[in-house]
Amino acid sequence: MKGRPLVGVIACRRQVEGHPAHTVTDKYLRALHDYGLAPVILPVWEKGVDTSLLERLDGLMLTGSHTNVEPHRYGAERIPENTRDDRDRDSVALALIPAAIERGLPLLGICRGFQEINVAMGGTLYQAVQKVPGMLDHREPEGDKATRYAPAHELAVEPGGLLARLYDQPGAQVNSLHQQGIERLGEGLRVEGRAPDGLIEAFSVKDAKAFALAVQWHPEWHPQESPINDALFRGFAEACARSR
Ligand SMILES: N[C@@H](CCC(=O)NCCCC(=O)O)C(=O)O
Repeated sequence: MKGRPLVGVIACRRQVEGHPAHTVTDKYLRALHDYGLAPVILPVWEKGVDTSLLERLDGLMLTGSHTNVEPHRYGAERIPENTRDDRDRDSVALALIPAAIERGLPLLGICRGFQEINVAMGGTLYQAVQKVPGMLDHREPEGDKATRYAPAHELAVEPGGLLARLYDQPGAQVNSLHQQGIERLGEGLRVEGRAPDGLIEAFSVKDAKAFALAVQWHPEWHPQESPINDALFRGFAEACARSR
């Protein structure tokens, strides 16, 4: 019996009780489990990553994080509002992304993971969307977790794309916990959804060999309670099962 498809989940580099650690918050892992997948945490070491490990996976998830892709990765100068880095995570993510796409490994990017894929494909980021004239403030609200991950704005689903095939409605309400956002979309990416201010909040990889979708919001927060997030995880899980 084969068991569940194995999905690599990139970690964040943290200090836990004074020790270097590789962490993933439970909601990402639980969402994968609840959709029939087996998560495997991928450490992020300064020495980088051997991308051949992707041959042993059936999918790859790039999680969110309060840290940001370092601005030099997309040719920008850091602004004062951009204060939290995770360069080990940057190194590993930016190595795994092109290798996963080339290999046709099902790929799901969430929030920071969405931004990482954009940068890996040559795109750029706003470091503080709220400072861009005409744009909304997309930052995490104050309050308990239910408040922070509550729906925050409408998402307009672009017709004719992967997200529209997964979720057959023109829009949805999504949460918003990010200060950064897409300034210039990377090469070979297709817009799949936008916020009311026009900010790109979902994209897919054009002509991808398998499922390759990334979103700015957090679908892993109680996905079964939101039709668009349920559809997204079902699609990813089905793609991982086919990838075996
Ligand atoms: N730091 C980036 C990305 C925001 C992000 O991933 N937030 C995650 C919050 C914690 C979690 O739910 O994992 C930005 O600010 O744009």
